[in-house]
Amino acid sequence: MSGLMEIDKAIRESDDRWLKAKYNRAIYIIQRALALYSIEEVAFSFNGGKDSTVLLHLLRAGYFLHKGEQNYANEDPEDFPIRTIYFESPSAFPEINSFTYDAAASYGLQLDIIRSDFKSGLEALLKAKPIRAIFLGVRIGDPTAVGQEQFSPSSVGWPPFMRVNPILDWSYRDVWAFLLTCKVKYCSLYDQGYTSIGSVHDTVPNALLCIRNSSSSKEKFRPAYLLSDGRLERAGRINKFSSSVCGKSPALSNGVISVDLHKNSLLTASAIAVGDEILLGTVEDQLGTSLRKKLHSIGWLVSQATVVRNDVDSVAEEVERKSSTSDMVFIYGGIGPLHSDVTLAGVAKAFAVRLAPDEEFEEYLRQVIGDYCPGDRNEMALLPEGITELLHHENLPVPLIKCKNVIVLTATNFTELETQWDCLIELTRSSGVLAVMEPYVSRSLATNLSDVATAKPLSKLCLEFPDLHISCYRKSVHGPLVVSFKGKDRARIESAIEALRKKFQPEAFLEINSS
Ligand SMILES: Cc1cc2nc3c(=O)[nH]c(=O)nc-3n(C[C@H](O)[C@H](O)[C@H](O)COP(=O)(O)O)c2cc1C
Ligand SMILES: Nc1ncnc2c1ncn2[C@@H]1O[C@H](COP(=O)(O)OP(=O)(O)OP(=O)(O)O)[C@@H](O)[C@H]1O
Ligand SMILES: [Mg+2]
Repeated sequence: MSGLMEIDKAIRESDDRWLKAKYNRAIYIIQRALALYSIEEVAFSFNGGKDSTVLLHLLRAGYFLHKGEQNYANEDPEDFPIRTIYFESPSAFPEINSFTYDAAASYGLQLDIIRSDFKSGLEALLKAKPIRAIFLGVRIGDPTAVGQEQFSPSSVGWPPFMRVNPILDWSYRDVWAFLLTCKVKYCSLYDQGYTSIGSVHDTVPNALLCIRNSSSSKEKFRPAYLLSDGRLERAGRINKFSSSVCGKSPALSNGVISVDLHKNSLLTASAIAVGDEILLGTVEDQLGTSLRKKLHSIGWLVSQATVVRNDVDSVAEEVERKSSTSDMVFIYGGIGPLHSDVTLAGVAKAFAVRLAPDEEFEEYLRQVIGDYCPGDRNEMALLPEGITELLHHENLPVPLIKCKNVIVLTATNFTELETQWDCLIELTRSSGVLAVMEPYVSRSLATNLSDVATAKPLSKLCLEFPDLHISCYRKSVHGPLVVSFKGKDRARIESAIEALRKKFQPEAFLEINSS
């Protein structure tokens, strides 16, 4: 049997449903690319890394299947005519270099070695050869994947070609499941604890795979495939992309407000409830009231609270508006796997990014809801790409989601909100998610005077104390009128109350409660 067939056979015989689905999708992309471009017009960018090793074998299988469809006769079954390009750098690991050369020899790759940088190398290559599409082993989660699709034209400023990313949606787990199921060779560094490989200057073994051995001073590492959390794949990359469990990329610090106790500055929050049932009046928005009280208790001004429909565009429009006018937006409702759960899609749309699978989040969901999910991926683990930060707390079974200055609360009742809020406040102390501000002071007075008698003096009072919130309301038409004063400066509130009393009989206003 042809070596090219073995990959396809190994996957078809495996009982890994998820891997099969990923494989089929990748093969589909490869076959469509080969149908679109002639074999001289495509190239494979290979660097000996695990992702490009997966792609090598997928391309071999995909090419074999494509050739079968084309009914080519009398061709060497081991023939692999796709031009393969390797950008060799002096700072590459020798193990990577030798694996790349060995793989080229074993699989009959026509290797073009390019020793200049990516851009000028590609410019020269595209001048010399009729290449129009290049296969890459880029995966979502890689810093360079943001905004890319399976077929993405090269960026502005780069020579024009199509980037074809057949394994864009593969996770760390999928990569290792494939390499181990197909029993193919991979670079030896991955057996020494390296989980993602850059240059010798920025790559070390992944500390999470370290085997502590007190009897020997030499550190040993487990193989890369034993890293159970794909989220920590880049923990061995030093400078640029070093990532921790909490922060995924430097851009994620957007919208984080410092922990300092802001004395006099004003921070505003908006709350968005997502739910047709709230708009229809069938369900009460209990969370809204409680959330606003909580925000108020930490000195935030809630500038707006809205309810929107379970509709991507309605959510997106509201999030876009509120995130640009408030310091922080809280959104709740519409989270989950149901057709009406569109909140995250709306948040993604508001920031013009797509929803992408998040391995870290998926792992948490798996621990809570188990492995069961009807499709080949957990739709609930799709999060806005490149802008999502997961907020972890030991009391939360699943972390909270923060996208720029939008916090997505998954609470559905009062008790759950209490828990999530307490965690947010604790996180504030450790990592500054929300700023705790000088709290508001509030005092309320009641009077039996009529509205007509109080209206003018009260509106004058508001002009005299523009820094305070002075509000009036009645619990019933004939009951007393309540005047409430809110502000951050107790002395100012006292002056305002004194000024109010001076305008009427001293006993006309009685204090009812204060905080
Ligand atoms: C074949 C190929 C095509 C690339 N096309 C683009 C591109 O269109 N736009 C771009 O910004 N970078 C492009 N890059 C560069 C990569 O996005 C990225 O900068 C590089 O792989 C990062 O490698 P590093 O981690 O070693 O810096 C390309 C790289 C290769 C190998
Ligand atoms: N020096 C290079 N020469 C050719 N292609 C490259 C080079 N560097 C990156 N690429 C392309 O970019 C893809 C993504 O690189 P990336 O480093 O994320 O993955 P990898 O090297 O295959 O695996 P790992 O994540 O373990 O390092 C590669 O699969 C390859 O297609
Ligand atoms: Mg690499």
